[in-house]
Amino acid sequence: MDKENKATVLNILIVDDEANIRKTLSYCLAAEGHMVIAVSNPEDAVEEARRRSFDMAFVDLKLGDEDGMELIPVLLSDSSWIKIVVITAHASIETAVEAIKLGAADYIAKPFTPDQVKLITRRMGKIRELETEIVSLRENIQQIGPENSLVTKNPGMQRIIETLKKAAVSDAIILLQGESGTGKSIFARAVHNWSLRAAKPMAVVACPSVPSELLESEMFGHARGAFTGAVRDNPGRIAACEGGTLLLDEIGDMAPGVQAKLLRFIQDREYERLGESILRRADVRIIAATNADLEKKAADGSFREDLFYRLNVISLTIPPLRQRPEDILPLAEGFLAYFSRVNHRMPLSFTDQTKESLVNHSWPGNVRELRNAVERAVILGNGDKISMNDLPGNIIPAVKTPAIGDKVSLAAIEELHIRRLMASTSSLQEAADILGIDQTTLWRRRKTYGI
Ligand SMILES: Nc1ncnc2c1ncn2[C@@H]1O[C@H](COP(=O)(O)OP(=O)(O)OP(=O)(O)O)[C@@H](O)[C@H]1O
Repeated sequence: MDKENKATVLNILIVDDEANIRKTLSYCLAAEGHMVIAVSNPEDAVEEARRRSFDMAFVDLKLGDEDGMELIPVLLSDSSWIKIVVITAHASIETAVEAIKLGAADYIAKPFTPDQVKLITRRMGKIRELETEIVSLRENIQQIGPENSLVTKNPGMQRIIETLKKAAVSDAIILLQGESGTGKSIFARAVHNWSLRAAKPMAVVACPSVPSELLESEMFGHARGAFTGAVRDNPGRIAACEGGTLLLDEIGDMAPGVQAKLLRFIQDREYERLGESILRRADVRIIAATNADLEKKAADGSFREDLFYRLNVISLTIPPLRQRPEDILPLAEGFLAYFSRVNHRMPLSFTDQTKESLVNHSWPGNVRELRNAVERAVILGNGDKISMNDLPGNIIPAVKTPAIGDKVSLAAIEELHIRRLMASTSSLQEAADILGIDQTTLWRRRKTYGI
């Protein structure tokens, strides 16, 4: 089946008191690859809807003595995204209109054919797909900026990217550690995009930016009246990214109460909204990021040890920019091209001295600092070259580089030679070959000079 005609796999709830209809509908929908749960009464329907996240529901309006119409607002208040198709025995326009006024998406009249069911389900699937895409695009809009460059010449970074690509296709939790500004959220997004969940939404919850009660409500949702100001139900980010990925940024700062709830969610995939005691389930992949030493925090008791072990399945540390100097210029050139474009400037370039100073700077704020420095230079600079005057004052002009025969130590010449060579070669092996040494010796020299 080509991509256009391929039906989105949906979680579908069937509510009908007639066993025959439940069986036929289940058979027809399962044959299309959907996940189906069928129940015979409103009580079981509510119970199921609270335990799982459904994309769509077929609801019979006559459920024995009970009225399926009353189920519509209840299902919608739990899952505002659910597409409800009501089943009416005799196609009556009045009841269909009433159901749609209550929020149903469509109706189907008994007796119906499998083709009618397939058609309506595909249409609902398309709408769910578009809605999911909108959520993802909204998240992406906040990220709009220079193209993220995941191309790196640094062997350590190359290994990290390889590991992330392999891990992406599993559902394993990934813990990204590293100094602030190293690009942890960029890598988390890349993992989501490489994963089988890429078509589902990704959400980000920044743990330190909100107080503990709000963080709990943001993640797990709340019931109306759960706290002052909770004027309506909120399904929470976990429910909103069902089937997708949730990035928990700065997890080291998460309050202990929220840590306990997260641990339970990781273990059982179950959670409760704030101010409610209904157990809910969700299928969400967790990526956690932190610039704190989580192991140390777990050891000194400021982070739950059991949660740390749960998170520490695939743990990677993104190296600071100063430990991957070969990436500085390619990243800077990428930012320069982007900011020249968005600021309507002619294509700009760096002077040789600027390039050298960029490579020599220690970048305590990592890629974020580099990006900000280049943006500032593009806005403030004149002419078609970015000079030292356009860079922030803490970036020291590179001193005149030593030349062969100058009164300098051999080490100074060696360090400079290795740095330059590494910036212009595409692999460690190539650099080692040109230098006429093996990779281990090159590694030792890099360690000595902090390259
Ligand atoms: N490989 C990259 N390519 C392009 N931009 C990058 C790259 N890595 C990081 N950046 C940019 O650097 C900035 C910081 O990145 P990001 O927010 O991912 O870092 P972080 O490690 O999550 O930081 P923090 O710990 O402060 O949340 C962002 O503006 C991001 O766009």
